[in-house]
Amino acid sequence: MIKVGLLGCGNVAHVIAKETEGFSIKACFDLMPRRAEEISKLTGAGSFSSFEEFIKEDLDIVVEAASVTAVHEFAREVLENGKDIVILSVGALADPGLKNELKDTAKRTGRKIYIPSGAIMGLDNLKIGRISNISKLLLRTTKNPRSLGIETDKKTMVFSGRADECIRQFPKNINVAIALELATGHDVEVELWADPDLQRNTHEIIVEGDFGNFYLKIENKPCPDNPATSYLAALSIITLLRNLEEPIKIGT
Ligand SMILES: NC(=O)C1=CN([C@@H]2O[C@H](COP(=O)(O)OP(=O)(O)OC[C@H]3O[C@@H](n4cnc5c(N)ncnc54)[C@H](OP(=O)(O)O)[C@@H]3O)[C@@H](O)[C@H]2O)C=CC1
Ligand SMILES: O=C([O-])CC(=O)C(=O)O
Repeated sequence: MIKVGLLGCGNVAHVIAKETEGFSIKACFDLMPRRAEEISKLTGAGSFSSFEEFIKEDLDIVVEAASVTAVHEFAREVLENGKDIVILSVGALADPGLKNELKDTAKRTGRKIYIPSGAIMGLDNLKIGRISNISKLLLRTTKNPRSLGIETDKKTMVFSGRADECIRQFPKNINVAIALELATGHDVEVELWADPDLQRNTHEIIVEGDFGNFYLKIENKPCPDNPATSYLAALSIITLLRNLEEPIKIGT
């Protein structure tokens, strides 16, 4: 059975820890020891507040569900220590230097970097953007202002522009934009809206290209402990882990 390490023991990690059919959580690490201990109680995994100790454990794959900063700090070391990695805080890869460094390290060490679909759907077939022209790629994300850490009493556009600039300003809220860029190989135009009347994290994806047109709207239920994060993001990682050993691979 696949041996998993959890890097970051917050909201997503807690959802994963309750659904471990098909894999086994062996170690968990968080800067806050209490959070790692909670996961340890749920799963029997070893709990660590030192990354150096955590990464010495016998693990096949590390799931990063921590922060963009944590990817900068630890992702390369995960690969260097002979483990694959799932990166949920994919906004970190908006930095081309880090992206190339991780890609080179994975190639050299023979490890894999997995980017889950996270809080959106449709990422699989958008990879056709690498072989066929895409002329428009827009992500419109709308969240309750409390998810964005701002206050407003009316629907307000808080950002319009490039995905890499948006993730710099909202590192906990717009990772999906960078996942779209990595999948398609194209820049994403981002609109970020705050709407006090909205309780679900809503992502609209609008694509035009040689294949035709595509429009997707997803209305995600937020996780109970972190309204900025959609429950779907945690489900997406559980699905990825369960599918790793499946002989039939579904989706492009
Ligand atoms: N790609 C996608 O579609 C999505 C991506 N995300 C991203 O996934 C990540 C996890 O989300 P979620 O579980 O809700 O976040 P939480 O804030 O609930 O949990 C993250 C945990 O990781 C800890 N942490 C943060 N930085 C570090 C670090 N450098 N080293 C060790 N521990 C660290 C946090 O501690 P502390 O609180 O002290 O910082 C916290 O305990 C976030 O970055 C989020 O933005 C979320 C949803 C969708
Ligand atoms: O969970 C979501 O809806 C999206 C999110 O936070 C992100 O992309 O960072």
